[in-house]
Amino acid sequence: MNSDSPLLQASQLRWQAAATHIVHDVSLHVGQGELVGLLGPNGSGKSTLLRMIYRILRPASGTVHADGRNIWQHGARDNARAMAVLAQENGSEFELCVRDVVLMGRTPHQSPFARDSAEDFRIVSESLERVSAMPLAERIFSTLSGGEKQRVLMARALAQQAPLLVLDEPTNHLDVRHQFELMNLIRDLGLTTLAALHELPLAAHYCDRLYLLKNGHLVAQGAPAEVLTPETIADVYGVKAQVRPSRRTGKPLIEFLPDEML
Ligand SMILES: Nc1ncnc2c1ncn2[C@@H]1O[C@H](COP(=O)(O)OP(=O)(O)OP(=O)(O)O)[C@@H](O)[C@H]1O
Repeated sequence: MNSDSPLLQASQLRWQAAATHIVHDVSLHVGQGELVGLLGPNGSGKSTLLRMIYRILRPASGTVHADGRNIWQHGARDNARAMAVLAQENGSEFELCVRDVVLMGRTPHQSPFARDSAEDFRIVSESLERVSAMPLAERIFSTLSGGEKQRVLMARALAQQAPLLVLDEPTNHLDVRHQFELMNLIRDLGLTTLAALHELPLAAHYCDRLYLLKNGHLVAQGAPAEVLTPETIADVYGVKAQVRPSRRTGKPLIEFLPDEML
């Protein structure tokens, strides 16, 4: 792959359910090392778009290239080496212990019927440490709280050691400290990341660039200060807000005005 080309390139993706268009010709890219946020209100099409990107939903039209390769011309295992996913439907059915859930992240690197190696176990432990979930290692996954599950699934994605991370609401269920810890981790990993986020302040602080969806259409894209304006927040979310640059970081600080609903 040309080192200038984006690690993820989604072009003109469209998806419809029956006669209803859910995602309309959306294109996005994520360059090497970028942390890119996908924003939009409930039902705007974020998960549907991400499912096309991580090869669960076949688009009605459009293409997805990860690491320079068309994802539909390669098998799931090949794609799993290029892209690790933390999805919204997080398999609360797992009756496995946490260590084994994270070990599942190693599958794309193992040959069929191979036993887990010492290296696999080392990577699993390291991944659990990184999300502060080592004390949970022997617990049954289904008995964890929502936030604990989210951290363990993040550890599984890390154990996959793919260059590209696709995260659907990774901060879902996390308290404010764990939200910051996870976003700090994602930023500090230096991986290439596309993350659907609901918390606009987190997106403003952490993301290099943002894409904003409304009713399945891309309505804004660019740096956080370009996308998160009072006008776009009012238009897309129907909420009044004031935005000013932080004196400390220069990044947009958003003050919502919930008593002045539009
Ligand atoms: N298989 C389907 N059949 C019919 N409608 C669907 C299907 N999948 C998604 N939708 C609809 O498409 C729209 C977009 O859903 P999607 O889950 O992509 O939104 P989202 O932006 O991720 O929402 P949220 O923030 O609430 O998770 C919703 O109105 C949803 O009901």
